[in-house]
Amino acid sequence: MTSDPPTAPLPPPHHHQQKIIDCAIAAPEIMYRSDVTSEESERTAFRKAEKKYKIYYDNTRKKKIARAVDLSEVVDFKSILEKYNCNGELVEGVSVLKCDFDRPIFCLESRPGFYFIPGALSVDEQCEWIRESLTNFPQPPNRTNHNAIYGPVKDLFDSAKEGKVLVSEEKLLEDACSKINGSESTFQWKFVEELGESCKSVLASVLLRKLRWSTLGVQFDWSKRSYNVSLPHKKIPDALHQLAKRMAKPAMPCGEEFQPEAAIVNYFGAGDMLGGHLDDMEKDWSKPIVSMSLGCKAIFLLGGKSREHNPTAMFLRSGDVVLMAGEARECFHGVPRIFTDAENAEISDLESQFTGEDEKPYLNYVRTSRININIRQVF
Ligand SMILES: O=C(O)CCC(=O)C(=O)O
Ligand SMILES: [Fe+2]
Repeated sequence: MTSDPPTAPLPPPHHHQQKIIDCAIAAPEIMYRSDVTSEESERTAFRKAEKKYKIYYDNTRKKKIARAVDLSEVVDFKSILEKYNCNGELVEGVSVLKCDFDRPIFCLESRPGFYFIPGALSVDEQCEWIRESLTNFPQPPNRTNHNAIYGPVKDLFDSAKEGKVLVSEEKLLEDACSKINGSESTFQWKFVEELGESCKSVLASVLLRKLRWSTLGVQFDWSKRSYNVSLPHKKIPDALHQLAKRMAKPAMPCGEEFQPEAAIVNYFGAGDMLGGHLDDMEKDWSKPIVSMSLGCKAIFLLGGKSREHNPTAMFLRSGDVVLMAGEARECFHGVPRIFTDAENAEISDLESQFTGEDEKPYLNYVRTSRININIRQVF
């Protein structure tokens, strides 16, 4: 990462997510802490594109309405695929990768190492990864943005479903250290059915809405600015491991195998964005980052090796997979916008899967959210 880790006052010590309020009319957003002054950053082509696509609200007396944005320059790989399947035609600057993958993979001629696989995941697979992202992936020892404040938080999704509350209990620490220094108080957080006398509490449903990231496999440690193998962790789940290997294949150097060692799960709510950044903490950039989109449609910006390059904007829909390897790994990228309105979110396939009473919490979540799972080989 080229930027500093996010710092206080907000919880997530993740490599790239920090909520900031940009200006009065802008929605809260997730941004990289910029390594240039705000005046300078306004001037870069990347920042300009972010401003063009991010959500602004016009406030009417009754509700906030997202201001219209010109989407005519956003590359749409879904329609490119439809045309290609129909008559083999491609638009200028886009080519198809010749390989034995079971569906077309598109490349941008100006960005070697970037691959786009529209609709790579079936609706069933998408549902499965959404369920996993909400239930199992945020479970300890995997860390989330909530760790910094609450310590490990167990069963967040179920607790939200059951209307539970996270409360703190003040505990007196009586270890050797505190005996020397006088007893020290600390807080321990746990989910309960109802609010008792506890002085501090937060609804599980609020915490679920504020879930920004979870990390799988080898954990990234901001304080050391590197992956930290000594932090407790589980291996990437087998099914995700297999999927990432299969997806990575078309972007792998000849004869080599992708080793999925870490993954970051990003959770976007309405108005959230991911600022332009590079992922440069992994050792071997010839290996791809495998990035899967779930839930509401988004705009992805793929820039060049500096923020001065004008980025290409493209839609990311639920089920799309993007690979970034080689030169494309040196390119700034980000997500300035997710679409949570019924017309633009394009989640009707998901909605028709999450129909049962017990699936309602997933349906509610997905209607206003996007999840991105990106899988990396670290060493
Ligand atoms: O959300 C996305 O599609 C991109 C995520 C990303 O670039 C990252 O986590 O490094
Ligand atoms: Fe990234």
